[in-house]
Amino acid sequence: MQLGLFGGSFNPPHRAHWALAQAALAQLQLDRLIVMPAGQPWQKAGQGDLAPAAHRLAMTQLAFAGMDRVEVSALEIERDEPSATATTLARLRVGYPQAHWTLVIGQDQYARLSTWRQVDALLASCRLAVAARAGQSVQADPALPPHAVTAIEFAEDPVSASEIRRRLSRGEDITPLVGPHVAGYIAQHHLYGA
Ligand SMILES: Nc1ncnc2c1ncn2[C@@H]1O[C@H](COP(=O)(O)OP(=O)(O)OP(=O)(O)O)[C@@H](O)[C@H]1O
Ligand SMILES: O=C(O)c1ccc[n+]([C@@H]2O[C@H](COP(=O)([O-])O)[C@@H](O)[C@H]2O)c1
Repeated sequence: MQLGLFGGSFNPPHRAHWALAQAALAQLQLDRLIVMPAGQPWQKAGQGDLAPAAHRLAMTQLAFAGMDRVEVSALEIERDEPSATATTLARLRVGYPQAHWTLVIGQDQYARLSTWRQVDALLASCRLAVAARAGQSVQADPALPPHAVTAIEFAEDPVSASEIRRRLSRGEDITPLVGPHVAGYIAQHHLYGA
């Protein structure tokens, strides 16, 4: 079985997350893609505008609702600890001991992968699939040991969650960037100053 893991703060989830998941499913022969909202994204600690985990989980479920072969997991959100992908993958592997795993990430995270926790263990337990991100072509972090990597063909989209939060704080409509369901959720719960 081929399984994918796609993690993010999803603060909020947006159209590039959705497109990246679709591209990964189409190109990587995955039986299933597990979408994992980060419980405590430790590298973003102190950022200040991180919505509560329960809201990010709810928005992620709305964003990926109806996407075939996708499962949104609450595994990281249910643990009261800083989220580390190596630990998450080790826990997931217990449930799927025979599966081959692919970690799906954007170039901004690939460029700094050596800063992640237990990166050697992570690289030993999965292959990487990386999407270019607005102006950044797929290029390895030079500090990483040799590893298996596949480039995901992806129509670059400069959208980011931080830009969406900025727009919301200025009272702008973000529906085209997140879709009507997530936009409605943000408005209903007055997230990000909306
Ligand atoms: N526009 C994009 N193009 C390609 N990959 C993306 C894009 N936006 C996010 N990703 C990837 O999706 C994953 C989750 O991203 P995340 O939830 O941090 O969103 P973000 O838009 O990068 O957020 P922020 O702007 O708050 O840093 C990461 O691997 C990131 O590289
Ligand atoms: O494992 C780590 O140490 C680690 C460090 C930084 C980011 N990550 C993961 O990378 C994914 C994207 O993170 P972010 O901060 O760009 O939203 C998300 O699943 C994070 O948990 C993981």
